[in-house]
Amino acid sequence: MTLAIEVKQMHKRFGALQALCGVDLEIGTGEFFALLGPNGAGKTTLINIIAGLTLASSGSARVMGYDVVADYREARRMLGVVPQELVFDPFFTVRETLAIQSGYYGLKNNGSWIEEIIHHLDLTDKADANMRTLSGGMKRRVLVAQALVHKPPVIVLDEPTAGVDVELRQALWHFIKQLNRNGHTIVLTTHYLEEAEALCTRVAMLKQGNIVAFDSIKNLVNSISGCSVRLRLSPDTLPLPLQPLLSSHEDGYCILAIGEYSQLENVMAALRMADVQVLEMQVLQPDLEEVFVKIMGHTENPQPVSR
Ligand SMILES: Nc1ncnc2c1ncn2[C@@H]1O[C@H](COP(=O)(O)OP(=O)(O)OP(=O)(O)O)[C@@H](O)[C@H]1O
Repeated sequence: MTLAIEVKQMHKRFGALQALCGVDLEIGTGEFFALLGPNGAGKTTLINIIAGLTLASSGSARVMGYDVVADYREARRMLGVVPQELVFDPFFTVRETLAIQSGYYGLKNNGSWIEEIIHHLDLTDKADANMRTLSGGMKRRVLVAQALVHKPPVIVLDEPTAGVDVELRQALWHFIKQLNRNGHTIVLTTHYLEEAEALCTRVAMLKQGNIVAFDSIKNLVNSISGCSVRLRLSPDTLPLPLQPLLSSHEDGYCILAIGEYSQLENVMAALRMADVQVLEMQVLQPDLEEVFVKIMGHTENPQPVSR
């Protein structure tokens, strides 16, 4: 089976800085995949190498089977990248910008697809406006549109929702989910982990140029055992038998690690026994954010995971 993206032993050095330290990555066609990591982990560097914008120090990358260096044109045609930074020619309108972008790929008569993208990204009212007159959020919509003009099978979005409003976020995800349902492979980098959790099936986490986690979100979340319960008590004193469960006590809330739901009954019984009243209670499920914090915190000297 052809992989959408295949990266092998990718190293990238910027002077003394090792930005990527032997990254291996395989993303199947049709996946909705998240590439996560803290600032400076190497996500954009990896994306730029895949897009043929940066040369790797060593290693190889393929998009839909095409090598990003040896088969540059084919690889580039298979890929649409929505970059993190807003860079535009301010003198063209939205529609002209998209027509010019189509021209780069040698596409003529691309008008109906351009109109469809404009419609889906809710750019109709701005289609004839000059790029320089658009707000930041609108410019981001055009960036997404530009990445899609040549209907690439693989779409990479580098923090597409950084600083955009809720409405655009929802419109964008609606459209991207539809593209994924139609068979496009989606690779997403984001710092909004709940967004990655809601949209993606598998995830790779990068830290200091190493992949430190690579699995389905389900498996990663399941690897964190048990849930917690957040309680506001009156009086604000945890009975002695419950002290071993206490994981934090801040701002008048106790957080207890309860492992399983069945433990809740014991917690309530102990509180009743001690005549402590529950003013508020919230059960906290482990989520991707918890996994992320745990993995990033536990890998001061990251060791690559095997895939
Ligand atoms: N052109 C460059 N020259 C020198 N160093 C660079 C260059 N591009 C990136 N770096 C460095 O490489 C490392 C990885 O940067 P990169 O932009 O890939 O991280 P990132 O994971 O995308 O971060 P963010 O979440 O902040 O976008 C950083 O330490 C960065 O400073």
